Amino acid sequence: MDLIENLVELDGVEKVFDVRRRTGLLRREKTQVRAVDGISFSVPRGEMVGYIGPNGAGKSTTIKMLTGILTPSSGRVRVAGIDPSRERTRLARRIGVVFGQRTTLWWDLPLRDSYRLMHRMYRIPDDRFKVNMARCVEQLDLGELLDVPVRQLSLGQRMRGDIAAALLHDPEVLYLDEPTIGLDVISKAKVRDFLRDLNAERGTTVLLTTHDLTDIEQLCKRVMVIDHGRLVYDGALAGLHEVGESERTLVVDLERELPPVEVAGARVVKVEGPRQWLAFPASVSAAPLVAAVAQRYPLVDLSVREPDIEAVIAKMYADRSAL
Ligand SMILES: Nc1ncnc2c1ncn2[C@@H]1O[C@H](COP(=O)(O)OP(=O)(O)OP(=O)(O)O)[C@@H](O)[C@H]1O
Repeated sequence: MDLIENLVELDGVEKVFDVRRRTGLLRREKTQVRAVDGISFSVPRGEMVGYIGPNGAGKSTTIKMLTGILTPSSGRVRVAGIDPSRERTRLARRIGVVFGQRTTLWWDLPLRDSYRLMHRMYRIPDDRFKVNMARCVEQLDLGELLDVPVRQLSLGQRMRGDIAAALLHDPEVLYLDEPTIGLDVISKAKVRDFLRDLNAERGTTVLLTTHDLTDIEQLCKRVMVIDHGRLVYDGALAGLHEVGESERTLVVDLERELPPVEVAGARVVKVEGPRQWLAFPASVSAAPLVAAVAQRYPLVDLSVREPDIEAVIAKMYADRSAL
């Protein structure tokens, strides 16, 4: 039994790319892009962590260093105790990778044949292969798809096929890069349920990159936010609201159309007939505000809306770039 507690460890990791930019008809200038700029974090065995950030933040570069595709410019990376860029093949047996935008399956082959090839490539023991295949086929609903060439599968079907392919060799760590991108609501729910069960039953450690914050809300207690190559947040999803200084909304239905409500601690952000939307800081209680509105206005109904996590993150980014 392996006793390594942190399955994924990064310490002061940087990745700098040399790029040549065209600056004139014949002139090119050499510049550097600091895609990852001194990142440190660790993920204990069995955790499911969200790794999010805006486009170009450095998420894919991080994942590529964790798989050994890219070598860090400086710093230290360890996955299951292995230095990924030095021992990429040995590491490949212990990790699974799913890139939502790319498939690891053979385009012209039926799913079943892709899985057979992986069985051989990873030298998966026959009994493990059988058990894992049966489990994936059942839980990811692949039964009817096994004999269909990959090119004929829908995006959602292909994604389920890819997730199965990444798990046939019992990886301890699974990296998922946009696993629900472009999927319909039902396929998304299937993928999320499967990942939740995988983590609960097998204790598979999962690092999840996504633009769909519902993925994070439903699957990850911990979330890391990367921006301009730096880790700007690492903690509970709920805590992001505080960092982003987000607002909640009190929606009030008045008896009739009235000018914007005036109460201390809130401001009207929208009016539609007798309905008004009042924004107030998420960190304060709604009760005094509700009392103040009820006392001074003819109130019919009200509700409080929680901040949209997407808006919180957008605000966080905006605040940072204003610094
Ligand atoms: N091979 C490369 N050569 C030069 N620059 C690169 C290379 N790969 C990535 N970059 C740059 O590094 C930065 C981080 O890119 P990365 O793909 O890691 O971001 P990301 O967070 O995954 O973005 P997205 O959400 O759009 O996939 C970007 O500025 C990108 O242009």
